[in-house]
Amino acid sequence: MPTSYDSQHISDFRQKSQQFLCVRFVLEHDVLQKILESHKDDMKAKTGHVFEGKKENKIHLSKVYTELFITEGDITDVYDEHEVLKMDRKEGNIVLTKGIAGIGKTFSVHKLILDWAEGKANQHVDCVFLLPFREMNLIKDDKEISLHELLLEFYPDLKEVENTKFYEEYKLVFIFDGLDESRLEVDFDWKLVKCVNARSSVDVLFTSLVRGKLLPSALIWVTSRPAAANLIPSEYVGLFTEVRGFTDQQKEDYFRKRIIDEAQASRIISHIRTSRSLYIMCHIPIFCWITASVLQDILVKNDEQDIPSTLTEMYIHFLLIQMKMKNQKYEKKQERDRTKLLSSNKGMILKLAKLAFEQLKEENVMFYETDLKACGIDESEESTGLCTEIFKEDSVLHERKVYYFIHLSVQEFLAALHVFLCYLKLDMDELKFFLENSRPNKKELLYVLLRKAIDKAKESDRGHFDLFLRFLLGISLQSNQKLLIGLLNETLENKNCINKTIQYIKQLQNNDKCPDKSINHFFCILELQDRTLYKQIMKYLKSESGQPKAVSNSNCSVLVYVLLMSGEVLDDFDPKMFNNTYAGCRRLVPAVRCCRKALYVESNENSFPPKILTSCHLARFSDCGLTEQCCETVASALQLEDCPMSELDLSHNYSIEAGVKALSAGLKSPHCHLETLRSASVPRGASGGPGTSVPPHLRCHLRRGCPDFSLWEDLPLRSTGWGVDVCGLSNTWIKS
Ligand SMILES: Nc1ncnc2c1ncn2[C@@H]1O[C@H](COP(=O)(O)OP(=O)(O)OP(=O)(O)O)[C@@H](O)[C@H]1O
Repeated sequence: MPTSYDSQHISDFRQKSQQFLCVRFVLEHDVLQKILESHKDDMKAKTGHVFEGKKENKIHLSKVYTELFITEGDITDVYDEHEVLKMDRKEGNIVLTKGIAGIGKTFSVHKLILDWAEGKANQHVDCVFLLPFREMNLIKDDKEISLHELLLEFYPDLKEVENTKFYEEYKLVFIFDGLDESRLEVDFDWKLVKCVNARSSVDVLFTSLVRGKLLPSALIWVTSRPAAANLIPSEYVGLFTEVRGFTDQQKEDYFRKRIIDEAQASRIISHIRTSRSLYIMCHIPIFCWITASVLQDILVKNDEQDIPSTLTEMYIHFLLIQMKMKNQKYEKKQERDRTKLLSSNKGMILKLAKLAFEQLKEENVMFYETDLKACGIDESEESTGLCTEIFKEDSVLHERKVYYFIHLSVQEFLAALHVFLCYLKLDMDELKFFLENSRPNKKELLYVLLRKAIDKAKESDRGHFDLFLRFLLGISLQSNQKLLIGLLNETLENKNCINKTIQYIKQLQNNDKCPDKSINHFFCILELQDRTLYKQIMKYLKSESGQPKAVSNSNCSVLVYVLLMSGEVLDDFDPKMFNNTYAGCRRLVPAVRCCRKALYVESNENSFPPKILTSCHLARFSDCGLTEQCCETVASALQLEDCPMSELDLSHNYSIEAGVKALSAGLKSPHCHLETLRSASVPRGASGGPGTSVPPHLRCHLRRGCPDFSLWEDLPLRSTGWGVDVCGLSNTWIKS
């Protein structure tokens, strides 16, 4: 039995230790709050300013940031950047955002962090860490490091969080930007660490976080170009999103925001509207930035006849602007003559172009000093000459300097220039990469080279030659070669070769299996200044809705692309009017979301592309061979704010049985204004359409000649206030 002295002693001790813990807790809390405040300031400084092109061009993010169009998965839902962090993390749940080069992934990451740091959004989060892969690469491969130590490399002020409850009790967000740039070996079957102080390689720390084994309650956001996005197995991803760039309205907002002179902004916008490929390309923000720089320069000089209308022309002008700035800065010369500018910088451009191609072949976006030397560029040249204008130099972790072109598209442009120059010099060794064993004669060489480059780009699932190809085709045009005189000595008259190349692409385009390739081929044709396909697509879109149009499967993808990026809306959307095959209809499903844009469209007679119809009320998906995935796309369109769709026909699509759950989520949405839903699972004919078979239970119903109501009776529709109204070959559900 304890004595009274003992129990008094114990109770005093308890009281004191509780007081001590309390004091410690308060002190710890105060210390952590201070650290978090200073971390927020640090993050504001890191993300508040953007450097576009050069370090000197520092500008506040809010001055240029324009809203982006972000969707869930492959065009299935629209997401606001801030919603990314609303998700509650279940085991292994991360957000993975993909988007092509220059589409605005890093910008959206910075915007989200800035809004958080300024107290405007996501205030349930205590601390956000930005860990760009580009900078993580600078940590030596063989270095064993703990997560805490890794964070200290980026945020040294966090030293004092060690031995506190910071990692366990605070809501943390880790943003890993640019997975595609990672030189880490990301292997998800490899080792794991579970503790913030356990040392391991950086890739193991990353995979452990993604798998939810390390800091399971933290939120993880990873961004990547599409090609590298599948490095993360989908089972670890809770939410896929895609940055799709600017819609038409957002493009205009961008130029009006960035160009303060309103009259100049209007001139630039109206010029872009008149050029098809420029207008479409401007959904990519980096391209808007290059366009704004080039057109401002041209308009200041009043050289309107010089205004570029294709991607290649734009990049040639951009190169000229870079030369001019370099001359002004380092040589204090005001050289305006294009030919003289190019010829005086020829040596350097050629070396950079070689570097660009060598690294593109290896799929590298970052290079070290040794890579520069291998192309004859030495450091002194780099620090006093042209490279500083084209390269960014990074030495964040003070271990190694890395270089990269100000944007991948600039690298792709220079790489294409290199290949074209090799063709002019008949440097067959350099061209072997494309030509392999073929040995065409001189007359046929350019056509064979272009054809092989087209094939190479088509074969690459990762699409890393797509833009390069567009530049190579562009530079092959005589009109563009004229702009490059000074670098080139003469131009080539090659109409025949260009026509053959256009035919070759069109022929491939007819059989494209993948929507991305169809779209790239469409752009290639535009880059060669052939507008026939574009005109045809616009004709389909403008023609009367009740008329069948026989659009090929590939062109269905192009049509949806043009439609979505234009912000146009359809009144009565019937995919079968465009293409009567299941495969074609499926490619058209994403067009349902055009309804969303009814809100944004203002009627303007002169707008480009021309306005088509006013709003989408009726979507006819009867007998389109819809899959479960298509249902999800339709369902999420129904959840979009102010979706005006009032009638939806999904009858005769037996495979949507599997998508019924997804669909009901759309129908339950407070934004869904649907009044009539036509359903029933009777497919086209007994065969059920190409390459499909009718499920046994449906076959039985078909024989009896009546639809299978049981499938739809099970729908959780009744609970959402829907009831079957008409019984016939298709059920009609009416919102009660
Ligand atoms: N929302 C935006 N508002 C204004 N400008 C933008 C926006 N998003 C991107 N930009 C412009 O495009 C450029 C490239 O954007 P960003 O670096 O975010 O692209 P990214 O998708 O991360 O590309 P990459 O995959 O090549 O790293 C920016 O430097 C900026 O000029």
